Amino acid sequence: MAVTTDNYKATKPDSKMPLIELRGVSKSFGSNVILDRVNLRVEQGEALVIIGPSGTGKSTILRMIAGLLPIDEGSIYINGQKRNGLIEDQDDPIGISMVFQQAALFDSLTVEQNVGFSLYQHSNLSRRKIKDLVDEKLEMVGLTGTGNRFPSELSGGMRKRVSFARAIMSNPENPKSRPEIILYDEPTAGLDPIASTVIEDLVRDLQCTKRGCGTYIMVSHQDSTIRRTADRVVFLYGGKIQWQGTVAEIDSTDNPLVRQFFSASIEGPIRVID
Ligand SMILES: Nc1ncnc2c1ncn2[C@@H]1O[C@H](COP(=O)(O)OP(=O)(O)OP(=O)(O)O)[C@@H](O)[C@H]1O
Repeated sequence: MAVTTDNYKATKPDSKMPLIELRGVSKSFGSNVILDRVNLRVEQGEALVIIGPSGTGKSTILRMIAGLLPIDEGSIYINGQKRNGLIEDQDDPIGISMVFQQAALFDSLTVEQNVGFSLYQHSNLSRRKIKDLVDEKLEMVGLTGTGNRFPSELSGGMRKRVSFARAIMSNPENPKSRPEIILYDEPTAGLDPIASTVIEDLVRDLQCTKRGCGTYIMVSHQDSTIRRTADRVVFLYGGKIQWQGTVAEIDSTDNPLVRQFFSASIEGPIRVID
């Protein structure tokens, strides 16, 4: 990797380097300013949950970190390396996986073909080897024996778990493809409380197992998901990070935005959009 003047390691040799850093990131859609000079650091091993009212730009942040959406202003550093443009323009120094709100599976492919998709497309691994890797990932998400089924034959929670298995898939011959951070966009949206608990437990399990991924950023609206999966919570509103704290601090903070959000009240500083 070429070291340039944009390289964070070169400019801040003594500071602990975050895995992901947004510095002064802004994003507008037309005249609609969504993010206004947002700063955010995500440390190795952190479980960060971004919360805030609908339409405040939470998914936009994930898509920019994944390199799927260009930023207007500011910089994104991935493990100290500045990303220029989109992921297709430049390889990131670490693997980043994204789990989309809708599981985004190919309906015409089996579970095995979905989970192994990138390896079938982009690796020289044998079918046997890919199948073994798929089976290992399916076991990790509690879906052993489902490889031959189609997404339409699974429940919403199971489809979500298939998308988790796909997110943690990597090519053992290319260590850089192993995800070091997973971005989860509302992983429990639309699931019943019990299916949500299964997903929340799985998110934490994957963080703790060596074969999983130690760092994640999640967007969620679900109270239980926020409380059970966050080490740190950031509250986004009006284009800015307005508050951040631990799960315990959610209930002790005086921040009126956080209080209104968690009490689900229509009275307060958050503008209610009918
Ligand atoms: N590609 C796009 N083109 C135009 N507007 C967009 C685009 N993507 C997002 N937006 C707008 O940007 C705003 C932020 O969207 P985003 O999906 O990031 O919000 P969010 O906080 O994740 O919302 P929710 O909680 O409802 O999922 C919304 O007003 C949305 O309509």
